[in-house]
Amino acid sequence: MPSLLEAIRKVTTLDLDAIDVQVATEYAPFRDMTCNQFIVQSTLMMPEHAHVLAFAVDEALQTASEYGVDVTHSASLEQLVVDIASVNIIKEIKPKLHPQGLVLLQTCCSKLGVVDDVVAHCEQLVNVFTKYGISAKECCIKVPATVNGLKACQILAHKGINTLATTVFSTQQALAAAEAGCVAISPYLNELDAHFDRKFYVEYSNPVKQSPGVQLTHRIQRHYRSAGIKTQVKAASFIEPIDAVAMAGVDAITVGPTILKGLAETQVSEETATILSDAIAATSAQEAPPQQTWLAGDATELAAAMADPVVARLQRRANEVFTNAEEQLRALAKVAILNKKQPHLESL
Ligand SMILES: O=C(CO)[C@@H](O)[C@H](O)[C@H](O)[C@H](O)COP(=O)(O)O
Repeated sequence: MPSLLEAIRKVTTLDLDAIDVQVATEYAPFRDMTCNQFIVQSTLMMPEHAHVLAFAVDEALQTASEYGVDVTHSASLEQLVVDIASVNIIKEIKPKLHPQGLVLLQTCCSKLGVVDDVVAHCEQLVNVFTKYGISAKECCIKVPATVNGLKACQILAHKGINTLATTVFSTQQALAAAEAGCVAISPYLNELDAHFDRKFYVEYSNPVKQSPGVQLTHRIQRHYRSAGIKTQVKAASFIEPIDAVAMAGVDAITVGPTILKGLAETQVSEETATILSDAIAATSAQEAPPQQTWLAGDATELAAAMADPVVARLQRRANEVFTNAEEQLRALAKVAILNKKQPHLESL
């Protein structure tokens, strides 16, 4: 019997949801690498990356003007430090990916109130990538799939910047992302809180038949395939290996180290073989999407769809959680900046 990892790889592209060269090597091959602010933070805390924030502070102070960043505006400087540090840990992993693989980094939820602010930060991220040897073609910016986030993606697509619409909780967001020209989307199988509190995770005997997140992702995949939409589905937010099994047949899944280990160490059983074949059938059936535009006329159709109470709650919570994570990263940058300016205080 093959392992679950081998069985999934036959029908779905595997991406790495981690910035970890060792994991990338152990469970190779991967096409893309994804991350979010939590993954960046835990990677920066690893002893082998202890020097990265200090390096990023030096770089940010020397090159801020190239990005139009005012070094006297502390939040902007801290964010630039975070961006430079993120890119410099990510660039280590690029050679481990498929030659055409993308590296994906998430923009700030705190920018989502103003479309131009999202656009400006995504452009800053691409400029930082380019500065450290990763071209605009090789990177992709993850943008939360809010109304403003998707409007920003549309503008960025016209500027030749790759975007992935993340935290997708509805078909309308997925269709709007395709309209915006996103290269990919990440439907979230589980809500954000399930990653921190087990009581938010629901176990199903067959998620393909029972899980709303799994069924939503399958429906989006059917819509995309039936309508010939090029945007890729990159399913995310897995808590247990079974979540990945239920995604067999979607374009791609992004998987973190613990779930990769679980998938590699578990052989396909009678029960999981059923889930695998149900998932493949559910993703390959035809289901045309509604003939509708979502972003036209100031995206009023999308805004109305996202007012659905369940979608609105999941999206709001995702934005809160990622905003907190983003603030924690800037706080780390702030300490690194202070240490640089006042090294005599470092040992206190
Ligand atoms: O959205 C993507 C990929 O596009 C993922 O990186 C996504 O953020 C993650 O799968 C989930 O948020 C889970 O991340 P974590 O809690 O395991 O750090």
